[in-house]
Amino acid sequence: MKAKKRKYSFGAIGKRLSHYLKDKKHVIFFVALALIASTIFAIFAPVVTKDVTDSIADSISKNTDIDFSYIGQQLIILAALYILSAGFAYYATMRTTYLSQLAIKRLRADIQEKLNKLTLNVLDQSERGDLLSRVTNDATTLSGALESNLTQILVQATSIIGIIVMMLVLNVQLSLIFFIAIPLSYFVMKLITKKTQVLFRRQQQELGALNGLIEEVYDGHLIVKSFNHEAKSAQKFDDINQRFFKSYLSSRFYSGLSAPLMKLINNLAYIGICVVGGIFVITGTLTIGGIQAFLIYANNIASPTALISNNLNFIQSGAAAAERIFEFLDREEEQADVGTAVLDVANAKGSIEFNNVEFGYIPERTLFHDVSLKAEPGEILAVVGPSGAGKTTLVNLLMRFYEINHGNILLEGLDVKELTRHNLRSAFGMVLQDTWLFDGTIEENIAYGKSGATREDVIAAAKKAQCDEFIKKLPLGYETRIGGDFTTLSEGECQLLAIARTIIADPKVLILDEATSSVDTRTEILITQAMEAMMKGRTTFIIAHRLFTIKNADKIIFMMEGDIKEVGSHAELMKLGGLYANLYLSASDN
Ligand SMILES: Nc1ncnc2c1ncn2[C@@H]1O[C@H](COP(=O)(O)OP(=O)(O)OP(=O)(O)O)[C@@H](O)[C@H]1O
Repeated sequence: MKAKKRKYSFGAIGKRLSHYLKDKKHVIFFVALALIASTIFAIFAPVVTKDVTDSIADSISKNTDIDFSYIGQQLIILAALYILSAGFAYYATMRTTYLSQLAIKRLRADIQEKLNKLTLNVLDQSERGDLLSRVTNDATTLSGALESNLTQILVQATSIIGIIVMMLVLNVQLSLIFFIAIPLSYFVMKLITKKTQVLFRRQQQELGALNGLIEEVYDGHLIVKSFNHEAKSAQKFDDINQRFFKSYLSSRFYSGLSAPLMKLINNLAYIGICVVGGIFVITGTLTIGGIQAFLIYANNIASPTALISNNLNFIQSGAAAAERIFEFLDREEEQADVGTAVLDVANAKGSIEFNNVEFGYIPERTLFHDVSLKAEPGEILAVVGPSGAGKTTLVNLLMRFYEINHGNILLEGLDVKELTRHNLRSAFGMVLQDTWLFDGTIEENIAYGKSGATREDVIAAAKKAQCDEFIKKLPLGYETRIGGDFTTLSEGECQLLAIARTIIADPKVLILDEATSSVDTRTEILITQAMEAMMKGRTTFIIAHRLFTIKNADKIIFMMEGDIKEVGSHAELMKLGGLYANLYLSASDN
């Protein structure tokens, strides 16, 4: 996998992140003050030790008594300076942690909101694992980078500035020797950063791919096993795992170079100072305390520089993560609801019209050219046709999961575009082939269809959906946990629960995707009865597979290549002797 070049600079990432802390400028201001205060207190400490050393050296050279009371006083000042510096540094660290976690919390909220706003087209075209990796891993990486590493960098950067100022005050010539090291360090760091930026990005990409594969194999573990593809999946996993391992190691190889190189450059500068400083002391241009203080500064500057270069690696992986999150946040969103019409869902009858609808999932390929269709309230419409004919698309458009290009779709005489999606979708109930049940009790799963549903509502819906009987036989009855890791129900039972969940919602229009998988005869009878109870008095679109359902529908809509080819009752279409009649006859023969 080739890593793309960065789209966002550090500055752009910082700017976008700072947007999340717009209302916390005062906290940022106090953090900056605390950092400066902590640095000032810390960098004055060597000045105090300088005075102590000079005082002792003076006494020795003049053969006078050492002034212990002065030294004691200075040592108390020294302790106070260190305590104050540590106190302010602690405050700054705590507040930076607060700020970075707040920014991440807000960013996560944006990510969550974005997930609900993404167009289905974007979701269809995204790899789920990669998407989830952006939401989870990348957010965590960024959070770690911001919290510990950014704080460290801020603390260390301010102390570097402070130390440089103090060095200049102490001795300009010695400072110049030391400062030669700075552009050198900068150059080395820049070289390493350039290399590692790309590597860190690749590392996050490989992690996303790894998660994608784990998710894919976990979701489809039955299929993987049934096709004996375990070995192939394991091989694919090994390949990606190996690539992740390699990209991790190579990013760490380069990033690991930076700290020792910085230290080496610093040590060389340190030697230079010792030599030249020694000459200055001998010639009397610098006191012993002065050179001691200077060496403390030179030593002190080495550790923040190494820390910064170390932390920069984490900041870089944080930047790569931030970039992936921003890419996600910039993806296409559903058009905002602009319509002002309101559907009175409670009193709606369920009439539907498609008028000259044109639609394509991708601009280059129109699927529906000119689809028109009318459903009267309470009618059952069986949508049939070969695979890929556009049956699912028809119901997707009805619920406005995708936007049409031309024409209109009316529900109760109102253009679905003029309604809010929430208002529109509250008129619909869906039972799909893949029954989705969440991790919770049976009662919670049925009650999901109606907010504020009582136990009585749940039992009434379960009775209509023919599932009360089997639920009562379970040791924990309605309290039985299902979904997630607890799924112990049969496929047929899950379908019955999904029907109960739709019945409780009492929708005006039903969309049923008839299951193709076979269940035992008794369950099939139960499902048929439950479906019939559910369809009573509601306009129903069934993507039908069973001849029994199709024959009993009020209207059959025969679709092919994105167009409605025939519409009519079973008897009418048989009489017509067209495409439907052919399909029916060949299916009956089989
Ligand atoms: N999200 C999508 N993005 C792009 N093309 C799509 C998308 N969903 C479906 N299609 C294409 O649109 C066409 C119609 O698909 P649709 O799912 O509506 O058919 P269908 O009649 O329901 O088929 P099946 O009986 O196999 O479920 C197919 O060619 C399909 O490949």
